[in-house]
Amino acid sequence: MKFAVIVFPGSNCDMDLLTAVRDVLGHDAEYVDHRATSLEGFDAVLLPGGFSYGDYLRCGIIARFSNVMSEVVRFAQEGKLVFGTCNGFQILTEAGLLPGALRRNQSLKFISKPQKLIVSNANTAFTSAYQDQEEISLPIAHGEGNYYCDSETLAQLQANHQIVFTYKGNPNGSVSDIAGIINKEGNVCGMMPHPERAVEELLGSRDGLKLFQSMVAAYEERKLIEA
Ligand SMILES: NC(=O)CC[C@H](N)C(=O)O
Repeated sequence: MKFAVIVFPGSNCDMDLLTAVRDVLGHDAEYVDHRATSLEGFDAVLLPGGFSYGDYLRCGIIARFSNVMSEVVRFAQEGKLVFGTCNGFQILTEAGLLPGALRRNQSLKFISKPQKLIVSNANTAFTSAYQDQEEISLPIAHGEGNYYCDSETLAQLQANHQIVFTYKGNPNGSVSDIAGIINKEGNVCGMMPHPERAVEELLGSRDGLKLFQSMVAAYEERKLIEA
């Protein structure tokens, strides 16, 4: 399986993502520049955390207009796997690939700490290696992680089981403790916590590894079905 790690000006978790899927998980991965016009040959796309375009205007809003994002939208529409963490999640909501928006943390402060989460749906392409309702710990590091959506959208997210991770002890004011969601089709996922920073004991937690293992399992299952 070959992962694309998109690099925007100001990304700072691109290396963490590449290391997680290539060196720890043992799959192919390559950086793809934000000016790229093709995702040919890739099986999954990863959007990293960071401060794309210095977080000017609003986190993710400028990156959303990069050349490569038209390709990411097309890739997602083909049903292929797209995952965004932190700034990557913000870019996915700005691009309209995921519903809702990320606002300033309720405290108006940047928060960086290990955070307990609950896997609220383990029946997805991004969470199948977890147990349902499993408690995990992943680092968070954001200033705008306060997930917001209107009540109609929230009802849809709940009805379609699109809420995949929730906070245990809400750190930022997110609606319904939401830390991560998937789209209705189930192939695009975004979350504020950083699974790529929790893939080895040395990092303090290995709880993030199962997310990437789930993506590999989903990809292999799809390949089998298509064969
Ligand atoms: N670590 C990150 O990706 C941070 C995202 C964004 N710059 C924020 O502060 O909310």
